[in-house]
Amino acid sequence: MTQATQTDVIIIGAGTAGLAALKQVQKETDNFLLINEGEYGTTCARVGCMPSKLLIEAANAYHHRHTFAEFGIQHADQLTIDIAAVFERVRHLRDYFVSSTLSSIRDIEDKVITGRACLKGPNTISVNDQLITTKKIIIATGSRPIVPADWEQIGNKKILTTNTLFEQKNLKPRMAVIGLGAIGIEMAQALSRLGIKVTAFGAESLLAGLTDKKVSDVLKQALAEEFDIFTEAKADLIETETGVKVVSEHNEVEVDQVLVAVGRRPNLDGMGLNTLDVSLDDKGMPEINPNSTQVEGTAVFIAGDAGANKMLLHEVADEGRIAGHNVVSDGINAYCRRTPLSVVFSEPGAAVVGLSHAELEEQNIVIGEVDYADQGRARAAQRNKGLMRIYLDKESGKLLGAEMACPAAEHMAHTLALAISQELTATQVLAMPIYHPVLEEGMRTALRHANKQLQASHGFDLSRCDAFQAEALD
Ligand SMILES: Cc1cc2nc3c(=O)[nH]c(=O)nc-3n(C[C@H](O)[C@H](O)[C@H](O)COP(=O)(O)OP(=O)(O)OC[C@H]3O[C@@H](n4cnc5c(N)ncnc54)[C@H](O)[C@@H]3O)c2cc1C
Ligand SMILES: NC(=O)c1ccc[n+]([C@@H]2O[C@H](COP(=O)([O-])OP(=O)(O)OC[C@H]3O[C@@H](n4cnc5c(N)ncnc54)[C@H](O)[C@@H]3O)[C@@H](O)[C@H]2O)c1
Repeated sequence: MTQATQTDVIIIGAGTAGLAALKQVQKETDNFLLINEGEYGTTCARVGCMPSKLLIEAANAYHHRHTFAEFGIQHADQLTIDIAAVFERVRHLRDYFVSSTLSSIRDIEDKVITGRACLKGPNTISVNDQLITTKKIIIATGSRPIVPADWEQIGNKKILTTNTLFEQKNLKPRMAVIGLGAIGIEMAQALSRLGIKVTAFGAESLLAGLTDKKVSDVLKQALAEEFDIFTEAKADLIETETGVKVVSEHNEVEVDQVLVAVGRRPNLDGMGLNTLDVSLDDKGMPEINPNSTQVEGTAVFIAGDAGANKMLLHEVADEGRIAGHNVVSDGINAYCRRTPLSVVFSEPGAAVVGLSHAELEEQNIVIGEVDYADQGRARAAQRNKGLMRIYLDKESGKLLGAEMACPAAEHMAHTLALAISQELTATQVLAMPIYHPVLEEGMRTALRHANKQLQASHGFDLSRCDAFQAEALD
């Protein structure tokens, strides 16, 4: 171990959280170091949000040929897909997104260390046999896919995760997807739409992070039209000569490859958190203040997936900024977190905004809903599948939350997030113009349905003008 050097701030991890922190730190000091192990380019751009969305776009484009005949477009059955070319495009654009994340560290190469860092005490870290002391530390080391040890032994030709999926040159014809959270749902549908025979297993009854069973069931029904999907089916894997047998309590299937999407684990093992004078829970996690990202009472801040709060890009970036701001401030600042919002990019899309159904179960709410089966614009586009449920406070009529599995969920969830963050009532949201014919007309139906159930009357969307004034016409 070489002699300790001294710096003001060390950021461990050059992912989205670490780079967001870096931007804040750079505004105040040059006396920092950024340490990263392994590949640069962020999980989001390399193996996460971006390549997954690239695959989904290709899969959806090909899948929509099934709507062509009804539109009057002929010979859709003659279209074919070149999986190798699909993955080629995924990697090509992925590389472009990765390169754009590298620009932020290009100018600070003398402050970047490549290596695995770990804590050696409250203000000391070690990396590449070097000890560095520092005033403040940000741990932004991300997370990695969970793969049970006996599944891992089957080998990476048959067992894939999102770390390896996008590197495939081609895919085998039969694939199982294990886990029906965001990753499992997005990838199972995309792989199925690319022409792979997919069988998907989820241990729980609910899908895609939804907590409202009515909404989740509608999503399940829509997905079941495309591939085999088993819920309440905790799966185990047994290797066979030709592939892998997937076994759950009531189902069994043999496949060529398995995509494991059973969750992600924070990269905090071996990080040396036990050298801090704080208690750790049974998963080895310290208590992290979500508003400051500080490990209470220490000079250590944990941001992004590493903190296992919400593994969502906008939350991760916020945490990086909060941590970055705090390590260069005199005191510790606590910041409000944004209205919760999560979106799963399936068709129909799934979203939870504000408080979830599960969080509101005990509260005094009314629920307004709309079924998209008969919604005008959705029918025109052959996208008429889905359900939106909006939760209002029964007394005030304020929007508290919503869950949906419906067309354009990603957009409607944003509109509702704005309304919730502004503490608007359904009547106030209904005062905005809603064009015709648009998918938002469905959202309006759900809001009106909720309003009708309120104790106080909120019957009419239009506000009354003041007394008629002639100058208004001039
Ligand atoms: C397939 C997939 C799809 C996703 N899609 C979406 C989406 O559509 N929308 C959304 O909001 N979110 C999505 N996410 C989640 C989002 O990508 C992550 O929440 C986010 O990328 C995490 O960023 P981070 O900075 O915490 O970690 P990372 O970007 O993983 O950065 C951590 C860095 O720390 C390094 N590191 C680890 N240990 C050490 C160590 N000991 N010393 C030094 N360096 C270390 C790592 O190598 C890495 O470079 C998706 C995730 C996946 C996997
Ligand atoms: N669109 C998005 O925003 C997006 C997309 C992808 C990933 N992500 C983020 O990445 C994180 C990880 O996603 P994820 O889907 O891997 O994790 P997850 O924890 O959300 O879901 C994993 C699921 O696997 C199930 N499971 C565990 N063991 C099982 C078994 N043996 N058999 C069957 N099911 C089993 C669990 O019950 C759970 O429902 C999420 O927190 C999510 O926020 C977000």
